[in-house]
Order: sequence, then C-alpha cells, then structure tokens
Amino acid sequence: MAGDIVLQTTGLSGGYGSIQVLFGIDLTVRRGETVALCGPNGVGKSTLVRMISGLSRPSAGTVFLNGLDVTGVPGARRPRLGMSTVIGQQAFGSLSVRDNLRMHTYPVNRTDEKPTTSVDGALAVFPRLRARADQPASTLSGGERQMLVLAKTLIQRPDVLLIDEFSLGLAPVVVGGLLELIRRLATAGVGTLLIEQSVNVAMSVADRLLFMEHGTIIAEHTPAELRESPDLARRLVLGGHAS
Ligand SMILES: Nc1ncnc2c1ncn2[C@@H]1O[C@H](COP(=O)(O)OP(=O)(O)OP(=O)(O)O)[C@@H](O)[C@H]1O
Repeated sequence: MAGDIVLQTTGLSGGYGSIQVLFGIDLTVRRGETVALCGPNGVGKSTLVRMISGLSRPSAGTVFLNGLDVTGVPGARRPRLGMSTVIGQQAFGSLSVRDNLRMHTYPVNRTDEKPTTSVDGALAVFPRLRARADQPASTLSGGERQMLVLAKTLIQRPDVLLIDEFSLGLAPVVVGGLLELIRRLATAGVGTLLIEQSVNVAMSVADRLLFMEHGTIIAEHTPAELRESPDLARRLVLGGHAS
C-alpha cells in the first residue's frame, strides 16, 4: 500500500543549454508506489529522470527526497540519501558480476542504517546471474546486464528507484521477471518512477501512469481508468490532447 511521499518535484524546468525541454514538472511518488512516465519520443522523459537523479541540473524547481531538498546534491551522493538510478545497463565490463555487486556494498553507508541486502542475497534473486557470478560483466547478455543493474538496487535498498526504460529489446520472459522484481521492491516500500514506452507494460506494474507531451505532464491515469477506455491510452501515447 502506498504511503508517505518519498519523491516530489515542484516546478522542475530545464534542458540543454538554451533549449528548454521541461516546463514546470510537479509530481509525487509515495512509499511503495510505482509511477510510470509514458509519452512519445522526445517529450522529455529521460531528461526528467536525469534531473531528478542529479545527473543534470534543473534551471528552476525543486526535488525533494523524503522531504529533504536535494536539488543541489550531486547525483553520486544521492544513493546514500536513498535514491538509486537505473539508466542504461551500466556495469564495469572487466569485473565479474560478483565484484560489480560488491562495489555497491561500500559507498552506500546509509545514514539511517537501513539493513542492506548482501551480494549473495541479491544473487539469490537472479539465478541466471548467480550462475554467471564469476564471469566478466562484459560477457552478459542485454537482459542479464539489466538484471545486474537491478540487483545493484537490491543492495542499495533505496527509498526511491528511478528507472529509464529497461524493457526495450528484451524478451518478454525477461521483462516479466524484472517487473516481478519491481513489484517485490514496491511491497518492501520502495517508491519507483519508471519510464516505459509500452503502456501495456506500464499498466501491468504501475499504480499510476503520467503522460508527457512537450515537456509537461498532460494527463494522469490509473491502469483501471485506462482499461475502461482503451482509446484514451492510445491517444495519449500518440501525442493527442486527451486528458
Ligand atoms: N544532450 C542533449 N543535448 C541537446 N538536446 C538533447 C540532449 N538530450 C536530449 N535532448 C533533446 O531533449 C528533448 C527531450 O529528450 P529526452 O531524451 O528527454 O526525451 P524522451 O521523452 O526520453 O525520448 P525517448 O522516448 O525517445 O527516449 C529531445 O528533443 C532531445 O533531442
């Protein structure tokens, strides 16, 4: 069940140099809630996740993590405060799977001393990774790499998890397993903001779907609302003006 607000943005704006991409984004994610960001290509979804995660600086607006203003906190310091980001399939290719995970047990030092999952505990969730624990990460398949970055988040035990689309190019069975993990994290109280191009995938995991267009959020719906009105989701994803 969703609880207190763990992530909030107010009036978040910004872009690249003189090009403004985001225009005053207000959103919230509650404890244990999964919120999906949907919308056509180029509307600013990745830019928004980068700004929330601290990889880019907004020109205006505020990011609150557990009620704390973290707008000026560098991205690298945010895992300690409870924010983990999954963007792409980042891994140190020459290191083994196990050593990649070990790296995340050091810098965390969560100030609230929340217990973290051990490397073996994280590997136990992903039998495919456990079987490849001593292999260099560079030899993993795309889906296995995605499992590795999600296994990292089990170790970091975030309050807020930001995910830039992970389903693209992965076999449905792999996507299903990753979605199951997001559901388990939600049950454990993690609030997730997930970019997802596929509304069907988003509806299968999210409590709410936010639809973006031209750097703003134009609509917000629950999966139940979208199931009742199948045309609505289609129009929103195609960049319509429904709300
Ligand atoms: N580094 C950059 N420099 C300049 N413009 C950029 C940069 N990155 C993205 N943009 C532009 O910002 C806009 C928003 O891009 P963004 O990647 O946030 O969109 P998106 O909604 O995530 O798209 P997609 O679904 O295609 O990934 C686009 O017009 C894009 O061309």
